[in-house]
Amino acid sequence: MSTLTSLPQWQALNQIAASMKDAHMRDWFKADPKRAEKMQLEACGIFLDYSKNRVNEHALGALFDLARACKLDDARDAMFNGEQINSTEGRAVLHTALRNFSDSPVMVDGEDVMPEVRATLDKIRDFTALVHSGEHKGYTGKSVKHIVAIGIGGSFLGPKIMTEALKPHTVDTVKVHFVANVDGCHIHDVLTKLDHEETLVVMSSKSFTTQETLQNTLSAKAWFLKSGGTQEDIAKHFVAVSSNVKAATEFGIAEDNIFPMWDWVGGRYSLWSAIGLPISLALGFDNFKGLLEGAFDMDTHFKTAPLEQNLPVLLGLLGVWYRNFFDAQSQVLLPYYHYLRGLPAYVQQLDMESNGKQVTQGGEAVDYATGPIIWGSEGTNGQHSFHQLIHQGSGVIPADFMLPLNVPNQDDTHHAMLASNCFGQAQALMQGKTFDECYADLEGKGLDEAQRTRLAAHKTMPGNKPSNTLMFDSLTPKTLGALVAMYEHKVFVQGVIWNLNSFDQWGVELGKVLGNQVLAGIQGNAEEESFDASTQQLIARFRAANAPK
Ligand SMILES: O=P(O)(O)OC[C@H]1O[C@H](O)[C@H](O)[C@@H](O)[C@@H]1O
Repeated sequence: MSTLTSLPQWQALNQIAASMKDAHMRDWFKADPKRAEKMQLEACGIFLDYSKNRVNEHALGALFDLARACKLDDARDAMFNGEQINSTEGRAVLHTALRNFSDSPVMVDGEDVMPEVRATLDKIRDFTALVHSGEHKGYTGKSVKHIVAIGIGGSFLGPKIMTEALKPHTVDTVKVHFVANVDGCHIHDVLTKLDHEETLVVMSSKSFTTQETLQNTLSAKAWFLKSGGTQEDIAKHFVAVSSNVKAATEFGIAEDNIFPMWDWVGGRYSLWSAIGLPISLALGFDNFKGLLEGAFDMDTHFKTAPLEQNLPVLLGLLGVWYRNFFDAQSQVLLPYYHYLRGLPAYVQQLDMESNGKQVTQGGEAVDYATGPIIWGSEGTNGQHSFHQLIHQGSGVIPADFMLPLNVPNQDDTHHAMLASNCFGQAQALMQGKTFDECYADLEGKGLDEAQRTRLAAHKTMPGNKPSNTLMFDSLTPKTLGALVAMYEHKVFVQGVIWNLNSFDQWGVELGKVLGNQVLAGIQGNAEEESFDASTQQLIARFRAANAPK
């Protein structure tokens, strides 16, 4: 047994979970009219109703005991204090420094990183102002109208999804286009619509080694040169964000055009760094800063609120409860707000890349489940497709519903309908519909006893399906920053309980290495025999289809 599963607090949770397997939430709501009032929390503009969870005070108390036994407080302080908690890469984890609006220094290897962080924010502010005012001109004297933001993974999802979520705040002077995939269709589709004289390319790659981003930038450069620009004109049209300044300058980006970031910022935690430059260009610097301020508020809440009133702690522990004691394989995110539709994909990278791990910090195999599958999409669309499985499928899929109380440019009927669907789904998941209720509904429908019984069984909704409902006044930059930081810290909490390194991602490496070897095979630069028979066959078919005609 691992240290975690042998903890008395873990075993207590096992027993509590077993004792409440048959308990139904609808009975709890009937028995305690104050349940909803008691099980709510509000912080940083986010209201959480967690009453529709399969927990009582006893279970919650045991979960907080587990957090204490796993020394969550110490782990949290170690992160904020810049200790090298990313132990496999020997790095501190300090995305929180990027949004530190306090006067406190943040030390890495004995040096305060805050002056550099502030200088980079100033550089983002000034560059954004130059572009928006039209003072930053292309090589023919035209101002910038289009930004092509190239990056992938954390250098794409954060900027794209935050920009999309804050669409009502978009500036009208420039339009930002995001390109991630190495699939040439995407960059081709974007570039063909643009005038190179009015286009600025922002290339974002922390490592400056990512194949997709390098290739897309090369293609953008080739397009620029083919359209009439020269090598000397590149400096006016290409900027980069990277922690690898050497590689960026070698690639041809002028040193002045490089926005720095640091190895203590993980890719999936980097939107708060200069990786967020496209957000600032799309929405204005003040809105980008608003995101950071909201995240800072959530950091302060996470650091100071008691465990029992701490949003990320509570959400993280509920996740552990379902993953480890109810065998929940996945967690669904359901934003009921069109502009926030990208959030499930954002949290998917954040959570699955952080906690998709199979060994503990010490390198021992875990004997308990770790990170769940994260998925979801905007409501109400999912109600007409995958919600069926959440309602009547055989497993438990905890859901996070999200709803802004106010939305821009919408008439009241649409918004009321949206809200009613959100609340109605959470209610249906919780209460379900019993066999007897379904059987009674079928009275007088001309069915015999056997038909009625059979049909009632199909219509029965078990209910007892857990969900959280998160609401906020309206999705401002600050609220969004707080919401995203809340999920970051939730993932952190779970990583601490599971004793994982949530900050490396070795699992993506092998695919990258093999992908490059296969590319050599496809391009005829590698021995066929060096590949397994299946890969050989796939390469051969590809080469045959692409042979010169
Ligand atoms: O910013 P880059 O160095 O180009 O990395 C982009 C992305 O690629 C990697 O494969 C990682 O899995 C991601 O965490 C990272 O965000």
